Amino acid sequence: MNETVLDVSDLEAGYEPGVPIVRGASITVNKGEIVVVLGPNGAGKSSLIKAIAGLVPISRGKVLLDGKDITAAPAHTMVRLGLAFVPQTENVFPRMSVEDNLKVACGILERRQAPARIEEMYAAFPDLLRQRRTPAGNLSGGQRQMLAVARALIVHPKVLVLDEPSAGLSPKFVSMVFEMLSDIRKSGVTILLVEQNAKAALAIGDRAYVLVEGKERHEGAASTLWDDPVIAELYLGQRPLRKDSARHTETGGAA
Ligand SMILES: Nc1ncnc2c1ncn2[C@@H]1O[C@H](COP(=O)(O)OP(=O)(O)OP(=O)(O)O)[C@@H](O)[C@H]1O
Repeated sequence: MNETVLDVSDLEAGYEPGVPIVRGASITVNKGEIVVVLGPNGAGKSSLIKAIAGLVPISRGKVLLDGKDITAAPAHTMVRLGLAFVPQTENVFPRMSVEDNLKVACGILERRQAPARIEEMYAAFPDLLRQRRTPAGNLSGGQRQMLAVARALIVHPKVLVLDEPSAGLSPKFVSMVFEMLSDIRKSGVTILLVEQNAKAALAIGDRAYVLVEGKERHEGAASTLWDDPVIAELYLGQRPLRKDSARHTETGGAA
């Protein structure tokens, strides 16, 4: 049986009281899976994972991590609870060296564990070893995301949550980031991912949800979802619309 790591049920969240952006969303992430959240622009994908990570106020629903209720726990406590969130931007300290970024990220580990854990990150991400003295702000976009992910992984989170890790990267670095996530998953890490780059995300994902107007509308195996013509046309923006489904664009808000 699948072991559920993250269980989000009927979540309502938003930035202002009475104006929900996430409207009753329910998703689960099982141990060892990559789960992708897709959907049109403005559907509330980032808001959903930020709410899960304690960064957007929650007005209803529950977030369970390994069965423990972490609903609306303050963001700074999430790492200790086992949830590591990698924001889309500003996810490293640009003036600090790569190594100092990793040292700071070891915060919740016992002090004596930190050096070995940093070496493990260097073994997993040799680019970071080569650049250990480089200020993070001087790294390429792809390497910066690598550092952000290494910082999140260093404390052995139960789930790694990423907000559009490929955003703003050139195609070469997009591939690098998705390969990296696939490798991380192979090492047993559970991943929840929001992505605009639907095709690449579905290629590495196990399951996916399509979020529309703050609520999941479709859920399925990542491969199946990509093969569903209506889903692809409406929400993934990858295939030309057929005439008989053009009416969907009026309500579907294709990306
Ligand atoms: N900090 C904020 N304060 C107020 N409203 C916000 C804030 N961030 C996002 N929103 C609003 O929430 C809605 C959903 O935004 P969100 O970024 O969650 O969607 P998304 O599905 O991730 O979109 P995209 O794919 O374009 O990034 C939008 O209407 C947006 O304007």
